Amino acid sequence: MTAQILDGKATAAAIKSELATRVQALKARGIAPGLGTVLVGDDVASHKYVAGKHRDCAEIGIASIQRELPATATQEQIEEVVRELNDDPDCTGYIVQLPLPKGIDENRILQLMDPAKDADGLHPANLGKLVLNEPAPLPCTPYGVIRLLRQYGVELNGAEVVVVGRGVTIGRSIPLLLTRRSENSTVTQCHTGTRDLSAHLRRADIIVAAAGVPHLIKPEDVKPGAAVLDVGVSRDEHGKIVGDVHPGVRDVAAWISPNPGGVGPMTRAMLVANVVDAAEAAAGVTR
Ligand SMILES: Nc1nc(=O)c2c([nH]1)NC[C@@H]1CN(c3ccc(C(=O)N[C@@H](CCC(=O)O)C(=O)O)cc3)C=[N+]21
Repeated sequence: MTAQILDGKATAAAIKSELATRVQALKARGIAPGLGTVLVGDDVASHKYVAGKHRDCAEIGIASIQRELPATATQEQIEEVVRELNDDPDCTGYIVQLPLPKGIDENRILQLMDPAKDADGLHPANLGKLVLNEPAPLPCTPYGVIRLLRQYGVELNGAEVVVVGRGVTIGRSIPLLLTRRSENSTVTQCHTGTRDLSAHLRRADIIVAAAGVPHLIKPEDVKPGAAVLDVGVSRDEHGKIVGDVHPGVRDVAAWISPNPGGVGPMTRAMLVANVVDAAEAAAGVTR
């Protein structure tokens, strides 16, 4: 079997084209959504990701506000920029690109954000709402994974999903989405403390690999017919992306998300979706 590709690039393009129509409708009513980004330091990958987010904004017709600080920026300086964006009426949603340089208290920064402008869905109040089943902006990568699976008709209801990784942006938050009644999956969360990862992987209908360990998921650990989502981003010595999924998994799985071209573009599409959703909600648009 050769796996069908879960094409995140194409799916994201379709989502963005629908968002562009909704932005036109908002603009006709005098409402202009704007996405802010806060980027600290000179990490090459972070700069690339943020540039992609601004390209997406241009594509769907929303304004973008870029704030950059040097790697030497202090906690206070970053917090000042966050306060400015909270108060800026042109900025209807924003993100603070993670990770922040060593010594900066990320959680304190996230807590300072106006939760109504949290485009990443990572503010503690919004993560809390997710636990409480209240409407909230959804974390972009988990949301992107679910939209991608739905696009290709992968059954979530009753599925055995194994998530590998416990980072905040995906590992810890995706089980909250997958176990909602609307998804209704059964989730096992694995991490570096898991005793027998292979045993869990072999039972999975869906694997979400977000460990950041190159080629961690091997073909012999994948059940034939499973769906495998490659969320991990490592880089080889040439700076090329290496995912968490071994290329041989293509011969075993029924669906596989490429990396790049899979979950990355979906994450960005969900970010702009959160901004448009929030602008519509603020304007009282019902969908
Ligand atoms: N506050 C915050 N929010 C984030 O959403 C966030 C973050 N911090 N920190 C880092 C991670 C990583 N991330 C990616 C987004 C897009 C691609 C993406 O579009 N990748 C392209 C390839 C890009 C390339 O070639 O480097 C692809 O997969 O096709 C990748 C990774 C968002 N993150």
